[in-house]
Amino acid sequence: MELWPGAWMVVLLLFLLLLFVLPTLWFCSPSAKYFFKMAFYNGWILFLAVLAIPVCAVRGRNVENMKILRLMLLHIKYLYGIRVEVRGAHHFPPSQPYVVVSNHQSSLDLLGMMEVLPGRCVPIAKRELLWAGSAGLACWLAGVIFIDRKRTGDAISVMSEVAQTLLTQDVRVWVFPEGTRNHNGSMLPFKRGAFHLAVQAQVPIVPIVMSSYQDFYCKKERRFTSGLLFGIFNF
Ligand SMILES: CCCCC/C=C\C/C=C\CCCCCCCC(=O)SCCNC(=O)CCNC(=O)[C@H](O)C(C)(C)COP(=O)(O)OP(=O)(O)OC[C@H]1O[C@@H](n2cnc3c(N)ncnc32)[C@H](O)[C@@H]1OP(=O)(O)O
Ligand SMILES: CCCCCCCC/C=C\CCCCCCCC(=O)OC[C@@H](O)COP(=O)(O)O
Repeated sequence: MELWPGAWMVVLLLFLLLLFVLPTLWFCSPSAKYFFKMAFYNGWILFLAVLAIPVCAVRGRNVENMKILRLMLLHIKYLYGIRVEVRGAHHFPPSQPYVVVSNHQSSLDLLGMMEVLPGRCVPIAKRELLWAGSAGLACWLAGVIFIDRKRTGDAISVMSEVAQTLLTQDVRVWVFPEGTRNHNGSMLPFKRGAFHLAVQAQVPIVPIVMSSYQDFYCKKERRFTSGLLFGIFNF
């Protein structure tokens, strides 16, 4: 099929437009910068997941695959100029199952989480994440535990099963007890699953707090700058 000669002109014009418009928006509009950065963040994770899937698939669904995801995600903080400072990591019990509880501000939590994620540790995630394309499949292969928040009974059954296997399979579980993202500077009342889990399995709870992102990131204001500190405290 022959392409209409004028079509090349249109393509060229569009290309030039993008070449000038995108950098102009990037430098002049903080909101546009926010959207580009978030779009790249999600897109990059989806792309990395495509690379991770065949490597993880060799083992099948296995918590050891989380090491692969972690290694593949660690560089993202450099792309975004985010310095992650970890304090008190020595408080992690050395070699036993436990439940990590942590605050949940945004999907950027993934960066802090990957920085300190202990070996054989799997997060509990909302079921919808399973359908997030390649990222969902990569999470499944790495043993992420999915729960349906709308069906409390089902979620409790899943967590009770986890309590039973925590000790036998020597795994740690990472729970965001607020149950959803919360970026308003305070913490939401905790859901109780993480605590039932720890009591049922008779394992310690390890609390982790990621400091507020307000200095460099605010979804409401569409603001996402870089170079600012992002601390993690474990006490
Ligand atoms: C290289 C490429 C990589 C690509 C891959 C990308 C990513 C990298 C990989 C991994 C990272 C993944 C990161 C994922 C992060 C995802 C974060 C989230 O999805 S957060 C949302 C999901 N999490 C949660 O919801 C937290 C857990 N929730 C709970 O624990 C809840 O308690 C609940 C079990 C869901 C129930 O919630 P509900 O709203 O009903 O409220 P309550 O807590 O008040 O509970 C009601 C009632 O039930 C009792 N209860 C609760 N749990 C139990 C239990 N286990 N056993 C017995 N009873 C239980 C509770 O006590 C209440 O009763 P009562 O009022 O009588 O006390
Ligand atoms: C073909 C389908 C393509 C779907 C594209 C989906 C894009 C998703 C891309 C990358 C995923 C990045 C992984 C981020 C992991 C963090 C997940 C997260 O933060 O989930 C939110 C959840 O805690 C709470 O949800 P709500 O605040 O209740 O809502």
